[in-house]
Amino acid sequence: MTTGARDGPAAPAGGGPGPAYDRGVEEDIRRIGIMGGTFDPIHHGHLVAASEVADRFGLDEVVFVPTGQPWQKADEPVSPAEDRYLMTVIATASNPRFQVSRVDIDRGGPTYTVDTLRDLQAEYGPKVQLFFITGADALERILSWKDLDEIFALAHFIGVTRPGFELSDEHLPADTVSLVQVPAMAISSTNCRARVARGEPVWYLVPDGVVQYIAKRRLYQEGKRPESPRSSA
Ligand SMILES: Nc1ncnc2c1ncn2[C@@H]1O[C@H](COP(=O)(O)OP(=O)(O)OP(=O)(O)O)[C@@H](O)[C@H]1O
Ligand SMILES: O=C(O)c1ccc[n+]([C@@H]2O[C@H](COP(=O)([O-])O)[C@@H](O)[C@H]2O)c1
Repeated sequence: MTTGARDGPAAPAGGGPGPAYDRGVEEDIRRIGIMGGTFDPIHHGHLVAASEVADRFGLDEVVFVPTGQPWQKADEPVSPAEDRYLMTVIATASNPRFQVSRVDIDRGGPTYTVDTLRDLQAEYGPKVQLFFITGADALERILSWKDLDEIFALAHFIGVTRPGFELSDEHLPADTVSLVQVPAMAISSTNCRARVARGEPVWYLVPDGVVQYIAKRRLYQEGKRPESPRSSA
């Protein structure tokens, strides 16, 4: 299957949450979406995906969780965590249902989603249901993630469409993942960084405040690696 919500009890029906997530059954259970990412920088593809899933699944909030050290990007230069965290705060500030968590940054070491989910479950307590939102490219590689069985026990996964990638759950156990079509945003952080390095605009690919933050901190400019904003403050 490549697009849309799949059949079965975990699928969101039409514009609302599916039968497995019927609010009438679990009135006091808060439904928390988690959008993990390197966010280097955060862009409108991330924000549209989170907004769309929040609407389709009736989520009470979506927590954006910038990675500490994304171990599968260990060969690539990644901007300081504080810059990525601050851009995520700026990008989400106007939406009262969007939050940002520092759990992955503050834990230190390589970031594993199993730790993210454990920490957020502990923080929010037992009366929550966690939904981890992931793009088609990340879902493709999910079998390589640490402690997969525990991850699937801690959260329901929601895979979203992304231009250039096929959205499929054929490699995954039944009822662990829902597939959702979101408005196509052919934007990647890689492309945003490349555009800035070439002196091209990223207006309207990322929120205005993020454009200004990138300029202020001189991120992504060829040959210049910024120090952490805390250490340089
Ligand atoms: N345009 C998009 N549409 C849908 N999902 C997206 C989009 N961009 C990123 N995602 C998803 O958001 C999550 C975090 O992505 P990430 O921060 O790595 O951004 P990215 O654009 O893929 O970055 P990079 O180009 O540096 O790899 C991942 O699950 C990814 O699949
Ligand atoms: O748990 C893992 O082993 C794991 C491996 C790769 C990626 N992830 C998570 O997937 C999310 C997207 O990661 P990335 O590298 O595409 O920005 C982010 O929350 C990562 O922590 C998690």
